[in-house]
Amino acid sequence: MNVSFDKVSVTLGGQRIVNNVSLTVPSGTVLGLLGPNGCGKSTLLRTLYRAQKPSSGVVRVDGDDVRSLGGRDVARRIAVMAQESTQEFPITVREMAMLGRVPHQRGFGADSTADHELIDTALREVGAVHLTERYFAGLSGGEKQRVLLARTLVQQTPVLVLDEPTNHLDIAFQLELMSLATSRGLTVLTALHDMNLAGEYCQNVALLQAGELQGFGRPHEVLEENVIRAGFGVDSRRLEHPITGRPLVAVARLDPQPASAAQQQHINHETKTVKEHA
Ligand SMILES: Nc1ncnc2c1ncn2[C@@H]1O[C@H](COP(=O)(O)OP(=O)(O)OP(=O)(O)O)[C@@H](O)[C@H]1O
Repeated sequence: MNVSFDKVSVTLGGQRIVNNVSLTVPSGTVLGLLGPNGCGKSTLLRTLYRAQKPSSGVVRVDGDDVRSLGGRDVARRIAVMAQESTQEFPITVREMAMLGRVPHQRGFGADSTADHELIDTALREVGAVHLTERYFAGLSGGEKQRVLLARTLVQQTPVLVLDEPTNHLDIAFQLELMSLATSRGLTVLTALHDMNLAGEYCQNVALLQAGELQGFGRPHEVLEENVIRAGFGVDSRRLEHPITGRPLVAVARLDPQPASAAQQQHINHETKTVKEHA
């Protein structure tokens, strides 16, 4: 199911937060949304799942304007793992995961055996089966992230929105989560801060800056040193990952002084060495 943003703008508190963004995420592909803090990534994603109304422009899922869809229809098409969960009700992990099944249940429909089997499978996949009977509110940040991912998976939607999904996660589970989320043939839109995760798992990346789209395309096309310098104010070198061959961005604080000839020679030597080992 493809997703498109057509000239989408959002104004909040008199400020233009998202400015005239147009892009398409083809069905079954993964889009990484990159950009500095406060550049509008979450706000743009929120327009997709109808948590934020665009001031102008249209967001479409499978060609339908999301504003024209009913709540249940949106929830059957789009599952969301948002940045913060302030769920403090005393509900267990199983109950939290079961919320993902609500869009598929009728009225006050009881949870079916099939629902429970889906939840058991998802909790096992995200490595949270041992937490099933614990209260959600008492989990660590990383444990909560795992359960929230399980909830989005059991929702069984063709579109997945992940807003900085790797927050709190240890390095192994960051990779595991990205693999779990991106290997199912779903259309995935994910806000990320880690350019290397984006390079590894996303077919396309979009770079936002102050609400405007500064770049959109394949990771190796967008993650250029000059683009990263303009977007984040950091210096970087683009390498090739020695194991996966995907683009690898090595960043350094922008040096106010241009590198001396000796430093530049050292940088060139290091870059060459890494490439030779690739
Ligand atoms: N209701 C609001 N009124 C005014 N400004 C808002 C409102 N909601 C968000 N903003 C501002 O909009 C800007 C974009 O916020 P958003 O959460 O979309 O950024 P982001 O790129 O996801 O940031 P981060 O990487 O820090 O999560 C921020 O400056 C934020 O303070």
